Amino acid sequence: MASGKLILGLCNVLYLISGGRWTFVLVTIVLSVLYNIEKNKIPIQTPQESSHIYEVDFTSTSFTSSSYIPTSDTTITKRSRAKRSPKLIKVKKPVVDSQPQLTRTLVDLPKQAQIFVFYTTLTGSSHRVAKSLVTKLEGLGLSHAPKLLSLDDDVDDLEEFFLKTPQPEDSEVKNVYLLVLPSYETDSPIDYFLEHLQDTYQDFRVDKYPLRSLLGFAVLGLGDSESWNGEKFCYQAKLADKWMGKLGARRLFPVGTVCMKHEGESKAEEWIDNFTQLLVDEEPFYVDENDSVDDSDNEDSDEVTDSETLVDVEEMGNIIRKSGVESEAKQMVAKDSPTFKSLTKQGYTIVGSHSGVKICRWTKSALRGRGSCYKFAFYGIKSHLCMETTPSLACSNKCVFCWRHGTNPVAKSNWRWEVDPPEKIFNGALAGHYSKIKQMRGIPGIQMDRFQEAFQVRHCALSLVGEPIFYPHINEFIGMLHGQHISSFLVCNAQHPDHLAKLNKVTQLYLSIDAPTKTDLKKVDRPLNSDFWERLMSCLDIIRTTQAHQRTVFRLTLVKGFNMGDIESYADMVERAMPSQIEIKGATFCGSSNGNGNPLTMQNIPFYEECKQFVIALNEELQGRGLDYDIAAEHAHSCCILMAQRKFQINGKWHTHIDYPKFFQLLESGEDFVDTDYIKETPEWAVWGSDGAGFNPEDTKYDRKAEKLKKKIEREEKAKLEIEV
Ligand SMILES: Cc1cc2nc3c(=O)[nH]c(=O)nc-3n(C[C@H](O)[C@H](O)[C@H](O)COP(=O)(O)O)c2cc1C
Ligand code: SF4
Repeated sequence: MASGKLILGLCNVLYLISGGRWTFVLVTIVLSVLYNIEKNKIPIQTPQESSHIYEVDFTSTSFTSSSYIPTSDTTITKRSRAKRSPKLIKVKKPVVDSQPQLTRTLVDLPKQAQIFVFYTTLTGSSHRVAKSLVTKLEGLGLSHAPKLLSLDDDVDDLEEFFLKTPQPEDSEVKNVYLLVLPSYETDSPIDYFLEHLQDTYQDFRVDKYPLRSLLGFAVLGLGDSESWNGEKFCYQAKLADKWMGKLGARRLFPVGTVCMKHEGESKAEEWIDNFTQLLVDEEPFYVDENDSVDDSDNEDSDEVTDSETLVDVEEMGNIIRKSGVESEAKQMVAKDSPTFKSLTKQGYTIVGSHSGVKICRWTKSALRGRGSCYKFAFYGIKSHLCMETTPSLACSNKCVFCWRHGTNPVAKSNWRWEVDPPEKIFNGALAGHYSKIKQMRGIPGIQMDRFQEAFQVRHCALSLVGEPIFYPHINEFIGMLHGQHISSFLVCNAQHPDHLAKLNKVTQLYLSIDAPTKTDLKKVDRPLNSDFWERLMSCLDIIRTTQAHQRTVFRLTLVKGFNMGDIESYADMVERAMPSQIEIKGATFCGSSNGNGNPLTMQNIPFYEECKQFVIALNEELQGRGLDYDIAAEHAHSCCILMAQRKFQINGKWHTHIDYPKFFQLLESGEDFVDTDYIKETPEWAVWGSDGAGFNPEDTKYDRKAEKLKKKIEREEKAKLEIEV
């Protein structure tokens, strides 16, 4: 009787605490246990007696129940998180009652190894050491020549090497990875690489030990033990070594740590000599097929993959903020970092730790009365009133036409740096911009009235470098611009649909469309996200739906040999998103391919005539599909042409210019409004096919370059005729 009441009471308690979810199962278990106790079928164990819970190695891939013995050393730990969370049963590593049967494989390394030497560098020493390693390996007469690859420039998708691994044609051949890595306390591309290894390890969707297929790996770290001694010395090489091991790769050689300040390259050579000796050593080299998983430290052994413990990403952000971990994040561009030096050398003013501002050449040109950029012709923006800035110097692409390879901070989709408040960026950007304007007062030809006007910025081009939409407080920042009646042109790379969907009203919203197909986009943008195409497609849909109220623009940057074919696929994208306008611009040449990872040469820069032909073909394709677009304006000097929906043509006149006061009036009214609610007529000289080809006649008289431009157009007309003949 007493036990019957006890059973009922327990059932009630269980029902209440479980919310009914597991009631059926639990009640059944409790009932049967209590029943069996009553019947004395199961003895209740005292702590001294041995437990029937078995030790289980959750990481083992060769689990056989017979090889495990019971243990009494099992502890049950309650998790401290509030809410319902599963109990964690901590167990010791398995005690195996017999020696494991290891498969030992004799490997002829010189014949069977395909060696990849990966490196990343900011100031060049890792590249030098990696080259020297390759030279040494080449001298060994290996059957397969070693391959030298920069993780930043040659490896577009880390997953291809550090998740899938390349498949050699000969099945006897296996890959060996050698990594030459410097360490940087400041943010650098190595962080991104390490993050990838760690993410892969923690990604429950992929094989936990994907690098098991490698024959082996070794890491050589370069650092500076004088300034970064102790744990910080070569810490990123050590981390790479750790994560490679955890991903299942076999360590062929201990991680090398070389102080480049004191020991220099001779110590690196010593490591290289020792390592290469191993490859040609007469001693047989054994690979233990079963001994591939590095669980040398147990900091990750508390992994719980139960879905109840998974935390929503946003919630995670809150947890991190609350726990203060965010303050431990690195600065994106710290003052002592090579990226900071590189950017400031090129005229950027770094604002806070992740934003930048720069005076563009058109602002200088306009101050001297020598003409504004194409945005004056298309939208009425005076270049001397325009500030070019970005609140995020980091990006999730490595576009071929970007000059910053090697030093640019990168991240896939999560912001992993310290965050500056929007006021700091806003005030800092204006201060930086005005300071640069002031410095121009002595330049011959500066017009006094324009110089004075320039201290009242009216437009902000959020497009400098990096990805502005990535900044977590982008909406607040835009609000500050609008508060001062500064219009906002925001360019995003179509890789962050979540951020795009949440974006507030801007004056003009751009989506970079860098290629028409998945394969081409991969070649041109070299995106970090493997689902880059799906991201782009989502962005197109957002432009058509959630952000349809915005004045939207597709920006196409044409690069010969990369993205100038397949007009139909471009038209598919236009049809999917139906942007208000389409800007087509020939790429500009920004440096040689030497050193900065930019593979473009002058051969890839299209002539204006080629851009025109592209636009005419696209226009025909769109109109052929019944889409209401036409060619509206041009700016030959910038090699730029504007297409627009025909709703911007009123009484036969194009209205691609923006009525800025009207925009702010509508914004402040709080009412809903759309792209055509704040338009103005396009001036005659900017309209497609006009004599000026987008050059303001008022500026022409000051502009020596107008003559050059005229000649350029004449030359191209001549070239066109020759092509046609
Ligand atoms: C801003 C900065 C931060 C650095 N941080 C570290 C560090 O945390 N640990 C370390 O061992 N070396 C550090 N170093 C030293 C570099 O790792 C070392 O100079 C290395 O040789 C650079 O390689 P690289 O020329 O291939 O970029 C740092 C150097 C700089 C300039
Ligand atoms: S829109 Fe761009 S190119 Fe034109 S003035 Fe502004 S920053 Fe310079």
